[in-house]
Amino acid sequence: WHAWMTSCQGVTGGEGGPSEWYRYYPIAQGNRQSPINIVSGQAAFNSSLNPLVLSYDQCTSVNISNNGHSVVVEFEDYDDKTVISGGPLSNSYRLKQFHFHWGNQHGEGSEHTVDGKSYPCELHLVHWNAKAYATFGEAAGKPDGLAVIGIFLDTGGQHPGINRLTDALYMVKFKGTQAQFDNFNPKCLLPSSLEFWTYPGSLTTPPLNESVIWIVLKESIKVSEKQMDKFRKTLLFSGEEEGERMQMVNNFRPPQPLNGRKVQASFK
Ligand SMILES: NS(=O)(=O)c1cc(F)ccc1F
Ligand SMILES: [Zn+2]
Repeated sequence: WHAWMTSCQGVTGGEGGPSEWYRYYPIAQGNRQSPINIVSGQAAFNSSLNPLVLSYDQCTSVNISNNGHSVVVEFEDYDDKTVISGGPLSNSYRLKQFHFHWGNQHGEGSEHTVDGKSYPCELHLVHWNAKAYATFGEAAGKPDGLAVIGIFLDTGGQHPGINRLTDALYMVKFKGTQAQFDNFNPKCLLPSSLEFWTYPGSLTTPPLNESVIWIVLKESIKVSEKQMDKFRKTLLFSGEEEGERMQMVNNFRPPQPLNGRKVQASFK
């Protein structure tokens, strides 16, 4: 994340926002950028895709932080305690962190869209190919280096699993703050079905590396409007010392050109 990005980088089109990233990161106009609009009718069912397997039982979160662009929960990733495998992946990928993207009201917030529909929020579970590469940073520069699971959050009943997270947001209100946050297992944030779409893409924020195998779950999880409002009203783009307080909302990149990529579906 770079100082030149003003705190309103989350505002599409605003100075320093997604529409300007190409100036410093020409890859922003590359041919495998993310997110995308998923056209469900054009996704190709691939029966040879294996079921997605999340081995999150030894899961240990370590901290929660506000990096000025999202709220991030990090994990110990020095061994294969928390990995995913199967799906489109050729080996296991290790969980590094998860974070969210959301809007300031109901009709927007997710990065991926499905048949043009946006969700109020999208959760990203970020994993790296520790079988092939020595560090997350190295993997982030390789075409098969990262695997990110995207999960849509929609509004509905209260989600019991996310309460511990929304209750911790006050500790990381300001950019650059971090707090201890252990024993949170994101398995509680999964929908009942692990059916997914998958396609080759990129990081959705600078440096926008084209190193992500995207796995987007078809089924959303339901959280209450009150829980969504905790993200919108608690977190700030700005640091404690900054005069003006900018609410952290609309920290999503809009869909990017598909450029001939094929989206595969694990389901009919
Ligand atoms: N939104 S993302 O999952 O593509 C992402 C993950 C990272 F670890 C770093 C930057 C990113 F943009
Ligand atoms: Zn993300």
